[in-house]
Amino acid sequence: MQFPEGFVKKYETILGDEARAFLASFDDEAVSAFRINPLRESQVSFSDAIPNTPWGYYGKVSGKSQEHVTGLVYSQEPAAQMVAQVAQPKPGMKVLDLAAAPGGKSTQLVSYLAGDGLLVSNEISSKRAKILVENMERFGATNVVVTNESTDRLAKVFKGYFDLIVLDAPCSGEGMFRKQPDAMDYWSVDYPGQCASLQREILEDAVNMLGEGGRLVYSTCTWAPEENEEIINWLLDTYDFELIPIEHINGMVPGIDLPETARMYPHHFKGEGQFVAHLKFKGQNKAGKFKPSKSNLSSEQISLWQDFEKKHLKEKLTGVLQVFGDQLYLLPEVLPDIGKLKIARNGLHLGTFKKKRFEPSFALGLALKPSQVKQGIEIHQEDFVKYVAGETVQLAETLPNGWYQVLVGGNGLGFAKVTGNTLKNYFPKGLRFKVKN
Ligand SMILES: C[S@@+](CC[C@H](N)C(=O)[O-])C[C@H]1O[C@@H](n2cnc3c(N)ncnc32)[C@H](O)[C@@H]1O
Repeated sequence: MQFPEGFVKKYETILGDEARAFLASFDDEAVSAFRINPLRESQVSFSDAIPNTPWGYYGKVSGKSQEHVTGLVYSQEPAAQMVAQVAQPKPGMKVLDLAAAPGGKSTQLVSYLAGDGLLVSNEISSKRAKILVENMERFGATNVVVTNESTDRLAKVFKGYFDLIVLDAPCSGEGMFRKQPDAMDYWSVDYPGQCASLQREILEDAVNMLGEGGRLVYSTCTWAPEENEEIINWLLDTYDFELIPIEHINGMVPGIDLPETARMYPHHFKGEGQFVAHLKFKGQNKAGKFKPSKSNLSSEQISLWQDFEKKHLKEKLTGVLQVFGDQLYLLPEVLPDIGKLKIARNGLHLGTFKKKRFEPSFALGLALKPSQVKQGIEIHQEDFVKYVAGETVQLAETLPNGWYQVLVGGNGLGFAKVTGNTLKNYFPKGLRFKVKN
């Protein structure tokens, strides 16, 4: 591999005798892996588990497979999986993923929250925020709000609010060189220092949003000390934090002069590059005033939703119902009013009010467990291929007309209408694809 000028020298200085093994590791293939989604009712057994992880496996899953399309798996290389594993929120917590797209850490954080509590998943780029929404929906996340904000605007609304903040910071990306060699085009000797200034700015906002006793998990996918240990030392010097030691599993090594933090190098750890630090906030932030979110449905909309709920769901969904135009959303109950923020996903999209009727969304049919829904239709691989390509599916029998949850491998893939023995196609146009035989 042809490294940028200055990179080899830098790591020879940092790693000494180990530099040769480190640089040689770039000739090996990048390590592929995925996580299973523990919130899916129907599971598949995979082999080659990543040791010491609850949900990680080595290997590749096709983006066109049933497992991917129904959100049973999320592709993520092993080192990146360590960040949310260090954070490990408990159900009920209020969590912020401050730089979240495309959603690797966020999907793992909601796996820990298990539908209880709140994840605010934020992404500054609107293009990337759309991808984040798509990934959170596919994963079936219910208690997640996706914001598309700068961190300073977010900090004005969420002062002293969160129990846990994860900042997977924009960085010089050295740890991605093997997977995406074009990441090297941006690199120069000065680049890590420039990234560090941005990281400090973002962290100032992050600190403002921590509640009493809150935790901060800081990570990068680079080995540059300027963006890692130097940032953590700056945090410790500037604010009232203490480091929580990270257990060095699977070949992680201690950070430079900060043994509580963790570095992942490909010649020690089977994965790409990563740095993680775990901190507890001992300072105090005056919490902002939080008004609860309010429902804004008309009585007609309430009864249309309740009719749908009674007819199709086995249990009532909890949360705050809100409409935006004709779109109905379910917000997590703990979420305060965040009306001033740019929102990319206002909680779980339940569906659309159309003249005197309610049509359930694709996201709802992905999020609900089949055991929560009264009627579902399982389709097998041959019909799955037709369905994701946008075709209707002929059923073996005639069923009562109405909405059914489409089931693939025992997990939901949206809702669709049946008329007679035809399952109409409700797979979103923008997501359709063809599977080659
Ligand atoms: C390392 S990536 C996040 C990856 C993500 N956490 C995941 O696991 O899928 C860093 C993110 O920071 C965002 N970003 C860039 N500049 C930013 C800024 N000034 N403030 C906040 N986020 C920024 C990028 O758009 C990018 O999505």
